[in-house]
Amino acid sequence: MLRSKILNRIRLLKPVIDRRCMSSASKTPLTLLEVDDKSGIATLSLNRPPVNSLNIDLMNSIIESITEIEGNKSRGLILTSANDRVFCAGLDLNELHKPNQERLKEFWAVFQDVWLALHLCSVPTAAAINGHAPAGGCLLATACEYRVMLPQMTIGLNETQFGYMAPKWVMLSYLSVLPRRLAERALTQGKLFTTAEALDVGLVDEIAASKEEALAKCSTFIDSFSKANPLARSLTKKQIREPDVQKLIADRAGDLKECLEYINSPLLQDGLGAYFEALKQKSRSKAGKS
Ligand SMILES: CCCC/C=C/CC(=O)SCCNC(=O)CCNC(=O)[C@H](O)C(C)(C)COP(=O)(O)OP(=O)(O)OC[C@H]1O[C@@H](n2cnc3c(N)ncnc32)[C@H](O)[C@@H]1OP(=O)(O)O
Repeated sequence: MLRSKILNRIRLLKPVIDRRCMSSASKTPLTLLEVDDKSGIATLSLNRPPVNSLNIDLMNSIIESITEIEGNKSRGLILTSANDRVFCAGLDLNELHKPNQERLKEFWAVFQDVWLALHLCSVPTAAAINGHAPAGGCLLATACEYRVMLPQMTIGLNETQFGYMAPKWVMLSYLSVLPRRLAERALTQGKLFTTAEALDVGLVDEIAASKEEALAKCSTFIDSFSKANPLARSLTKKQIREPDVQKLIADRAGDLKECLEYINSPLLQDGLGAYFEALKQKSRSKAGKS
């Protein structure tokens, strides 16, 4: 008993570098979790090269990290990227293009789970957006309570640009940070906002000149709750977010069915194939391989 208390105490005091869900190819950790021993704030870094695209393993690793942060009494969570150009490129297109049907079902369920875990995280959450954050990357950031972004990056739910309609609950994340009229226009245009535009419309809360500054600003936001009772704060957050969350929870199976039909439709698969090929071609040209 005493031993486990001491071990828990050591765990709380020492910075934790956690290595779970490894990338199967390289055996590198897909997320890095570090708890600052002085501030008690946990920093969760996405670490799936080249662009932190969300596959099943990365999303599971995020969920496990959130569960751990809630369990180890961290005072807050900062979500960021280990990559200095890309925060998160959104869903892994390899999971969506010509998918294995059983895997696609699991993938979509984990995608729902990661949004729920982040959206309902009991501690204060902030995103230090140190790179581009299109589509699912923007979704992760908007599920957090506060956003600080580096200059000359882009962020937005740009799904319509590559032929997708964002699911209803994904749209709700946008509606929680943008006025309805603006959200509707941005969603239908598939607009990617530059950092300056995102600040202007309120999609992000602050701009920082460097990652260190972004992390510091996120910490300041988390510190702003120091006088609030943590349980009362967390219950208040859950209460405010409840209606959005219920819209997904009440019909997870319906959302899954709708999205699978949509993803499997030949029109969407053709559009996605062309989009993905163009992306790969751009990458090859950049590397001088074409
Ligand atoms: C019901 C339907 C569901 C609707 C919901 C959809 C939500 C989504 O999130 S769908 C995913 C949408 N994401 C995107 O459209 C982002 C596409 N990527 C980019 O715009 C850029 O890659 C970037 C701005 C994020 C980064 O640019 P950068 O120049 O640094 O890197 P690249 O050379 O473009 O890419 C490097 C490498 O990564 C591959 N890649 C990029 N994005 C994805 C992705 N989302 N999934 C899988 N792979 C991706 C890209 O092909 C390059 O790989 P190769 O070098 O092997 O070709």
